[in-house]
Amino acid sequence: MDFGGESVLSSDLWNKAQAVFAGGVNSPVRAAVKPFPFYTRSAKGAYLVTEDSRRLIDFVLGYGPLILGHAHPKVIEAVKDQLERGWLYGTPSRAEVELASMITKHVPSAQKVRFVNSGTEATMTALRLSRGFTGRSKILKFDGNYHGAHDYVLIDAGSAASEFGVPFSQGIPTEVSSTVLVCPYNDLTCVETVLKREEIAGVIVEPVMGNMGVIPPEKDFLPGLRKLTREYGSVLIFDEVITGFRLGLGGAQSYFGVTPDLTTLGKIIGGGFPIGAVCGRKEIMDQLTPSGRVFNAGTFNANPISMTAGIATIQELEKKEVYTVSERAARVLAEEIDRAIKMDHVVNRVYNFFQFFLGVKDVRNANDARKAKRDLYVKVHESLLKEGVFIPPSQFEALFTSGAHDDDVVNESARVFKKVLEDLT
Ligand SMILES: Cc1ncc(COP(=O)(O)O)c(C=O)c1O
Ligand SMILES: N[C@H](C=O)CCC(=O)O
Repeated sequence: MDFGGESVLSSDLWNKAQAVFAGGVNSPVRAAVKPFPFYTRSAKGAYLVTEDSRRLIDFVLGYGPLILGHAHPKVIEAVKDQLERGWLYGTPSRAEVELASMITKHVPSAQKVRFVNSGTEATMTALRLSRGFTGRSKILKFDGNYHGAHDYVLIDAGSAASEFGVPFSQGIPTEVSSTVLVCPYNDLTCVETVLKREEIAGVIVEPVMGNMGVIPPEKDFLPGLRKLTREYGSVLIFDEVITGFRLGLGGAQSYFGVTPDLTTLGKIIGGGFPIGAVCGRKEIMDQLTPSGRVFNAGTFNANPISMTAGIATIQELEKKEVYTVSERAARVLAEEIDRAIKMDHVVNRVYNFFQFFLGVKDVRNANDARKAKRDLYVKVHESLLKEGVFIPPSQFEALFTSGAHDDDVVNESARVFKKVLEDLT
């Protein structure tokens, strides 16, 4: 099928896509939009425009990176300028030093940084570092936390892995999966039992769980993890791929006042271009090649386009207005949603991201999230979409706001949320 320069509908693209991609998509959550995914032609600010010429208010924002909104003029300007000067050198560039300096300035745990190209690569590298540094081989993670798509973390994984019923992916050797232990989120008793019993190299955690919906850490959870990992000699890794530069410039570690040994970043620090980073304590980071013997490398590591977009994004964030606007939008909408739902429910919000759960009163771990009425959530998603509002198609994702979610966007969305939720719940 050749579409030439002619206009094409989402349905045509979907038909073709099913023949050329497994399940029709390149990342599974996109196929959760029913009856078939809409295809996006363009995006600006808080809006997406589909190939069917519909304008949608976007609360997905590329699954989190676009905290400035789509196609922000400062990012466009910076990337255009970089493109004119070439986009891949195979040498270090000034931009990587500038972006790393911004990260070390703002993120408390970040003494040194290694750029990679995705959150997946970042967590893979951080876990390898924790094993190399401690000389131990086992990892502790939390049920429902999602750390990307590599072998060591597709065990009780949230996000699309849970949405599509594969929290334990096939294809992972038992030699690997037997080295990964899992505790419920917010359960320090389980953590202490495991740390006492096993030699754990690294404990990896989403400081706010954003991949089973949104689940905040209870007051003692992150300080407790810090204390226990120190006591038992394990490396504490905060996976801040979502929360990094979203909960403020210092991410969740500043927001909650707990400093891990290593941090993984992604999403926002690339301004919407592919990126990941591991940062943390000097003596651990220095184990990476070429200074140490824990290997990491990448043709596209610290590529100038992602670096430049990241710098432009953080420069905007440093002005603070984006945080004020995105927090207000999330707060007002979370309150509106809370008022509009008539059945048992809970809305979990942390600063500028949130999710609602229907048919349950409290969600503090992945098991609670699994009890929510997911079928009804999907119906709400579909009705909102018909009315011009795009929220994640899966209960196990989060709604994000940006600096482009101003009062007009919020008022229009609030009207739609109220209508749909009062009708369906
Ligand atoms: C907390 C967390 N860690 C890691 C990842 C993996 O990042 P990426 O999709 O860039 O590989 C994601 C999202 O995908 C995430 O939400
Ligand atoms: N929840 C995932 C990352 O945060 C969503 C991204 C994806 O799976 O495509």
